Amino acid sequence: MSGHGDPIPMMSQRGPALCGEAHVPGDKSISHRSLILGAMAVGETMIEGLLEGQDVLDTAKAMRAFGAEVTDHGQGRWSVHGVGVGGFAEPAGVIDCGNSGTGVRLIMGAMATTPITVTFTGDASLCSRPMGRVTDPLALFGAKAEGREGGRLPMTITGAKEPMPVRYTVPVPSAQVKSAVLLAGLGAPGQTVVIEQEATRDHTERMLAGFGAEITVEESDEGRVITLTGQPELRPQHIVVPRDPSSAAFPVCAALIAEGSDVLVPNIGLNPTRAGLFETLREMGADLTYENPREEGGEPVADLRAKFSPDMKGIEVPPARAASMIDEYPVLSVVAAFAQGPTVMRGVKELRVKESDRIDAMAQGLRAAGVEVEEGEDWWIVHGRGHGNVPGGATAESRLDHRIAMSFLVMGLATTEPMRVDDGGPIATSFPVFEPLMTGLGARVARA
Ligand SMILES: O=C(O)C1=C[C@@H](OP(=O)(O)O)[C@@H](O)[C@H](O)C1
Ligand SMILES: C=C(OP(=O)(O)O)C(=O)O
Repeated sequence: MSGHGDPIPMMSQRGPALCGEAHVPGDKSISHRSLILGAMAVGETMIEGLLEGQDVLDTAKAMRAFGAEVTDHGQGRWSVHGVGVGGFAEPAGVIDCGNSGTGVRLIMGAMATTPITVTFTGDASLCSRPMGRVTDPLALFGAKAEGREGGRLPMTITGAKEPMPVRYTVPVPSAQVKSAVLLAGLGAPGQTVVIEQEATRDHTERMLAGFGAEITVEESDEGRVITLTGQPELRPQHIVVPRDPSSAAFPVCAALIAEGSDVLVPNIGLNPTRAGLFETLREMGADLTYENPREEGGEPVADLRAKFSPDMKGIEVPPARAASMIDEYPVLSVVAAFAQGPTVMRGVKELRVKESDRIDAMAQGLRAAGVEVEEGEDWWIVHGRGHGNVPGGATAESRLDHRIAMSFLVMGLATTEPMRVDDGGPIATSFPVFEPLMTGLGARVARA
């Protein structure tokens, strides 16, 4: 089982207004998919702006273990020489996906219709997350999985020798499950159909079309019906990875709560399946604008300008929006603490099976910092105290969860007393330049 080395305690405190430009790294979801689909194409895919976070580096390493040639050309430029659909070789060792749910679940899908046997593992966080949601549909293709009780890693999967195409309705709103089934469908003859009742991020569908697969999406009474024709020859692509809205969330939210701030976060992908946080913040009264809106590589993109917003109000976040901001609830709960009145978040059970139980991790840290939080299995309410009234002065546990660590460090920029996190190490999984980027804006964030 992999680990993260020694804990890196960190702290943050109030200081000068944040100002300047925050150039956040490439999108994590799109970076994983670029490497995996690049490895399944025939020929050389070029990727620009790849996120060089640990999660994505672990996926790059895995693609090499399956026989693809993956080369780092420096400054975010990478190439992948793919082996074609069905061309994965059996890796010599265990595939260690570290902290990454996206990495392990998508790779399981990508190998499940090739007759090879692969053992997967990860860190303590990943080994506690449910994998049955992926191995159940992969079994319908003919893949066999053996793991720990409850469908946990480490787990060994033997891919189907004669895969069957599948029709599958995803039982939880999960882009990882949807994507695993679609990637497995690439190796099966005929049409694989995936139905999702709630729309989740659609990067896999968009990218499969870009690589030349035959894929259609229809809205029906059942939900979004995605039909993929298997066994295509995928054509290599030139991919420019947009900047990650989930990383942009941190400097944006910091600027909203830190007195006097005015921060520009340029070139952020605003795919509607990802942009729910920004919509929510605007409904709360945040001074957040989209400048220079445009299309790039088929995706809506804008420069986000966030200014200090002392008069935000708590709102009820529409549950239908949950999938489009699922990774942003931790940092939203921090902003909610500085708003007036309650922010109600419902339909968010999935937060309990991320890198940590994110409702519990945030509720405990917020309470320790003087903020009242109520919670149930699939909902929570943060009772905002208003700007200038949030005590802080607590040490929060990051629980091997990058988003928890970054959220509490953002919080400390506006609490009366500093905030500390016991381990900032996990931040490197998704946002390795978080600390210099934030200090570059003037934020007092440091190793403690
Ligand atoms: O497909 C993806 O790239 C992701 C899907 C989401 O997970 P679920 O599919 O578990 O909702 C999200 O939380 C994760 O950070 C990235
Ligand atoms: C949930 C996340 O990632 P993953 O599921 O890939 O570990 C995340 O980045 O917030």
